[in-house]
Amino acid sequence: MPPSSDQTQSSSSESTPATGEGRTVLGAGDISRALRRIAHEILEANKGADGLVLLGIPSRGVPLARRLAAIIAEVEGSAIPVGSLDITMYRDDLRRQPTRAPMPTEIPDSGVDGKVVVLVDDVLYSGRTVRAALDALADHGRPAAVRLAVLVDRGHRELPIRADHVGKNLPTSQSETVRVRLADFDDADSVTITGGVR
Ligand SMILES: O=P(O)(O)OC[C@H]1O[C@H](OP(=O)(O)OP(=O)(O)O)[C@H](O)[C@@H]1O
Ligand SMILES: O=c1cc[nH]c(=O)[nH]1
Repeated sequence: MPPSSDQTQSSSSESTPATGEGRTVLGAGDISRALRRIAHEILEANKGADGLVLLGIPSRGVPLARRLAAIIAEVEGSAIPVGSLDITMYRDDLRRQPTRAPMPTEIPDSGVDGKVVVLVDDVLYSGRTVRAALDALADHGRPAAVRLAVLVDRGHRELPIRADHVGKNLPTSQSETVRVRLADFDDADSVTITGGVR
């Protein structure tokens, strides 16, 4: 995948000190601005919205994909197809993990054949979720291209996978946990880091 372009720097205007729920590294405003930038990057890379399909990876990739689609629609003046792609049955650690219930896959009526599919997720870490998503996607057709947009890239890749669009590169230690909260699921939008010593 091509290299990511400009990304939010690690110091944030909304950063707050550590709390019982961890250190806040992105607040609601930061997330909103990052998504707006990513939406513009997607449009620029695709030279417009033609042929774009956004697929969020459950859980939190789905509302992020919808938010990106809404921004793109606002900028371009027309709706773009958005859906979800569950990866549960495509994970390479299915036998090692507790059973997880599959979540909905909703492929827009336009399908993915010949489209530029942008996979959207909240966190990119080992890359195994994205690998599974590529397998899941192949069961639905053959896109012209597949891109990856993530809100946070926390490093520690185990596979040769790189995001095209990154909200924030967040250097972490492996003992830390990055938690993305979105108002769609949680009380509000935030990204926090808990645990570990860096
Ligand atoms: O790059 P990876 O190592 O695969 O990690 C990233 C994935 O981990 C989290 O999902 P999780 O499996 O915790 O499920 P969730 O989306 O329901 O939180 C996150 O939402 C990403 O999808
Ligand atoms: O810290 C992590 C690692 C994987 N996925 C997350 O959402 N957070």
